[in-house]
Amino acid sequence: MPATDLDTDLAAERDHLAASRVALRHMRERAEALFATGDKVAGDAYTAEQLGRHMARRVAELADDPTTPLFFGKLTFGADRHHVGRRHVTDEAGEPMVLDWRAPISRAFYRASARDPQGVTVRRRFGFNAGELTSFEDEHLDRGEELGTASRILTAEIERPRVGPMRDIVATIQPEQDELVRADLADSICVQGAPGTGKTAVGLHRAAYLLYLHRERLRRSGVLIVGPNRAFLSYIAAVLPALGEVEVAQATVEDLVARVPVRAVDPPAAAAVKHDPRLAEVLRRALHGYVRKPTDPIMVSDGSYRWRIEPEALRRVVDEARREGLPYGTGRERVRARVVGLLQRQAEARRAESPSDAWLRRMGKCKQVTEFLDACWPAVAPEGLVFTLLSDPAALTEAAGELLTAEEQQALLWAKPARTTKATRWTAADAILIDEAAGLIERAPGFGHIVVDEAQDLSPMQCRAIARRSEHGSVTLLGDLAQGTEPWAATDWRESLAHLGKPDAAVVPLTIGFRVPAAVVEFANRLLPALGVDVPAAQSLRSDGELAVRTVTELEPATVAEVRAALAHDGSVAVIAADDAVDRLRAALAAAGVDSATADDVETAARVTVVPATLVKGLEYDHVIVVEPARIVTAEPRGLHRLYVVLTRAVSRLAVLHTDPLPAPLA
Ligand SMILES: Nc1ncnc2c1ncn2[C@@H]1O[C@H](COP(=O)(O)OP(=O)(O)OP(=O)(O)O)[C@@H](O)[C@H]1O
Repeated sequence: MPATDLDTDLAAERDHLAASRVALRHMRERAEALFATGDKVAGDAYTAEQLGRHMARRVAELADDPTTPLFFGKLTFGADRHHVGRRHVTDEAGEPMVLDWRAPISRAFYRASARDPQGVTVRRRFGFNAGELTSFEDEHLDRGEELGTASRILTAEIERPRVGPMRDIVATIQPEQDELVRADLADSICVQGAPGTGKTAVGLHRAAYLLYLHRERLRRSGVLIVGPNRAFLSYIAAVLPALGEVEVAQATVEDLVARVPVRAVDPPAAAAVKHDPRLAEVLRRALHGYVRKPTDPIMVSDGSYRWRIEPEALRRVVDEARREGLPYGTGRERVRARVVGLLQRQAEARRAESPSDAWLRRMGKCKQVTEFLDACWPAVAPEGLVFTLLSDPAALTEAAGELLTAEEQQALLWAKPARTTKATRWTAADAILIDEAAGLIERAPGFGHIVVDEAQDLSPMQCRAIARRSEHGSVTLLGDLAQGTEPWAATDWRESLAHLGKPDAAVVPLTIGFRVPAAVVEFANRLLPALGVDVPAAQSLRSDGELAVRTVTELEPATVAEVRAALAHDGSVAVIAADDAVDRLRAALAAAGVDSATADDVETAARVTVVPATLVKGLEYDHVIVVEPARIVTAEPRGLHRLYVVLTRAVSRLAVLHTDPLPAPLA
């Protein structure tokens, strides 16, 4: 195309961008005006509140961020042209100016190829700089032109120096990623991908896509993102709002099961047993052990009448409720209702009329019926159930019998139990057990869809906690078996999926690496044979990047010098070290006048972050300085896996500083 045509085209696209921004502003103004008058229009307080919430969300969705482009692509289908962007923008007449990337037509932007153009004659991608449209790149699919991963705009996006929190990838979602993003709501999927293959990005975009397609249904049931820790959740927090989705819940598994405060830490042997799926059965047996065979009749005096239910009839009621397999608490209410039913029948036979509702309620609550229930189907609190098992050897053996060995039972028992459940210092694993118990007693409402990131680290019992919340919904499981650092980390996705209640979900690999440069990947991959997992190798899209491995005499001064050198480049800098070395390194940087932040402070102005190795999962930094890898490895049982995570955080440059010899697989 001659330069002048290019210029005219660029000018026309800029005009369209400016007009779209104006149109979006008008959409927002209309929404705000409606928001302001909403309470006057709505009939009652409830409707007004609903409408108010809806409008507030609508206004928030229509916010325009001047630094992110409103559209990033254009599809030409013969004479038809559509700009593709983060959300729909329509003009005053309701004509589309920008199509939402999730709309069915937009799909071709991600999937069309020279071999299968899907009606697209030209696909155009736009280059932006600080919200300014600066360039574009055309593929004439009708003439067999296709850039694929050679796209200059894709390369620039991938190689862009990283700063601050994670950003969306709508402009450059790749076909293999798009297939996962747009999978049906009913489909549960498990994505196995090496570091930096875009698993987190895919999960977040999938959440946004599902919300777009099933807005009403998912607004009622909810969409939940589960991540490994607070630092990770704050790192990803801005992505969904940037895609116009402001109502997605984010939590760690610990948040989900936070029925009791966690104030203690388990010894490894106790934690290992508590995370074992056999504990689910132990809890179930312990709970149903509370149900007793009725031996005494119920006798109720009611004015001039006396009612009597024989033990035999009561036994039938209890047995029947047992067989129904209801949650324990529901079972108790079922027994109560049936006992009242038996009383009602006697009353009807004797008085030849149906007793009133008030009578039925009175019978249900009367002392004799309650005493019978308390003896034969007592109310049980989840904390109480777990407390008894962990403090009473006889109760534990009765429930765990042949399921747990004597040593395992010993590991579970408290040396010195607290006097009450309230005074107990619970651990994180106890909270999971209490949640399991609560799930046995009462079914809680679940989510329509749950995205679980870093899922390789979930124990079977944690998977079950998520399964309880997605019984009628679907899940997207994201992870990398090579990055499993917990003692109970998954080694086979099929097992995790079974514990999640989705045994038939497809396991799909992602293999193109967008983060880590090839030289760094190659270095980190030396660890893979020692990690004991079978995962497909990834191929880095990045041939740039730098790797430096330096033997130094003193770690702190060497780190300060390395940080200073890194600050000469654009982008974020992270110093990653074994957890117990972090304070010293921060102090050394501070003494040298270098400002540094902590990992959960994503809004910080400091360009340097000092991160303990155990907190860096899922995060990325432009320039990573790893201090003393041998100490990271010896700090924990799965230290080599941890080191693999640590070495794969770098976007542009990785420096490794060590005084001790490198861990064997790296040397
Ligand atoms: N299609 C894409 N276009 C541009 N950038 C992408 C694309 N896919 C992923 N990325 C970028 O690659 C980086 C890594 O992505 P992400 O964090 O989702 O990977 P991950 O597989 O979850 O990694 P980890 O296993 O380390 O948690 C991010 O900066 C992300 O924005």
